[in-house]
Amino acid sequence: METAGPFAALAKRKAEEASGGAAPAADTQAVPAPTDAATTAAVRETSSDTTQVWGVNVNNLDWSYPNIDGTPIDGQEPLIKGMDLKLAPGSCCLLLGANGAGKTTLLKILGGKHMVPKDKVLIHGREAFYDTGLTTSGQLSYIGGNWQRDVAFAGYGVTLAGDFPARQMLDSIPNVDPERKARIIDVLDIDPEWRMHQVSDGQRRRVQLAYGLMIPYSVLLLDEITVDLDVLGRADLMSFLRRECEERNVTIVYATHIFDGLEQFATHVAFVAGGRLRFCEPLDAIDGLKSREPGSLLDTVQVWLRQEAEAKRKERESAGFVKKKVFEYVRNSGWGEGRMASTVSFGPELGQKHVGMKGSSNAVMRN
Ligand SMILES: Nc1ncnc2c1ncn2[C@@H]1O[C@H](COP(=O)(O)OP(=O)(O)OP(=O)(O)O)[C@@H](O)[C@H]1O
Repeated sequence: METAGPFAALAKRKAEEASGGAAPAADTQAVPAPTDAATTAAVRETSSDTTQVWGVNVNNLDWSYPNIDGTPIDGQEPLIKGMDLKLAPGSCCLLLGANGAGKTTLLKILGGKHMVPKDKVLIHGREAFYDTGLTTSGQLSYIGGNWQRDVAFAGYGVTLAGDFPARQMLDSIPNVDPERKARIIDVLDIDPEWRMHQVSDGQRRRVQLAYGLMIPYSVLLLDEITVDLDVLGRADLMSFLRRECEERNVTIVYATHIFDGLEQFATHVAFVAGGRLRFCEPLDAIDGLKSREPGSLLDTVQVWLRQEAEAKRKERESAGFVKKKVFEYVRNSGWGEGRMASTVSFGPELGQKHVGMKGSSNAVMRN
């Protein structure tokens, strides 16, 4: 068990408050270690009402990416470990953590894009993966990554482009409230006549966002969607989203590394490290953030990340673990995220030089 980390401070304060003891002085620069007890305490507080229908409800979830042939990897520790996350409708939660912490993976799980055991991930009480009506109705909306599509003979994940206007994309969504549509187009400052093969990255992002926001969802999952937006575009979008939480009781989970102006945006902060939820707390309960001063999020999260990195380094050192920088070139069998299909075949039988390799053209490096 780690001995230092961002969540223990919160847990300690809660424990002391609960026992009537004095709360420790606010000190965001000295963030102690995360512990399972800390995580559990944070969750227990928010989940005490069992009759509550949570906007987002993750119950003790363990999850891993499968092997390259789609099967579980023997003996591998789960990527997502003992995850409990409960957010009431109307919560606007920032999902924070280092690169590789598991934010995108968690968002995709919440978005029903990865299969999980039943009852482990519920959106408004409905199964995120099994209840496809959640996404087809638009009640659950996931916006993340670059806008891509799979094009036969061109490959997977081709940037969405084409000689058609943005209007055509937006008009293709059925049963849209015209007022909401006009408002979103206005907030995102979209010219409906933009040709989708001539737009800039930021303009394409705006159309992507408008597309994802058009149906009045009740849960919105956002994965670093403001990277390409200019400052004004980002600020307007953030106030639109905040109003969505306040006026329509929408639950938002937003993973980002860009913190400008988010102090006023969030109701909750969830911090993930190494696939574990270190805490999910109301922003107003976090020392260093409750002032909501501009820049406080960046300062505080930087401390958390440095302490996580340090704890990780110490853990590696104490385990005597030295990562070998040796790579072996392999080709996968065609399994790709969200699909089971072979692409173009490679292998000696086709005359390629990678003797002994068979399967698809989907080459990966493994160590
Ligand atoms: N398709 C995949 N197959 C196997 N492992 C994956 C896959 N996608 C991500 N991972 C691994 O899962 C871990 C978590 O990745 P994830 O993308 O969820 O992190 P993240 O917190 O979103 O990071 P970032 O801030 O860089 O976007 C990483 O160690 C990554 O290598």
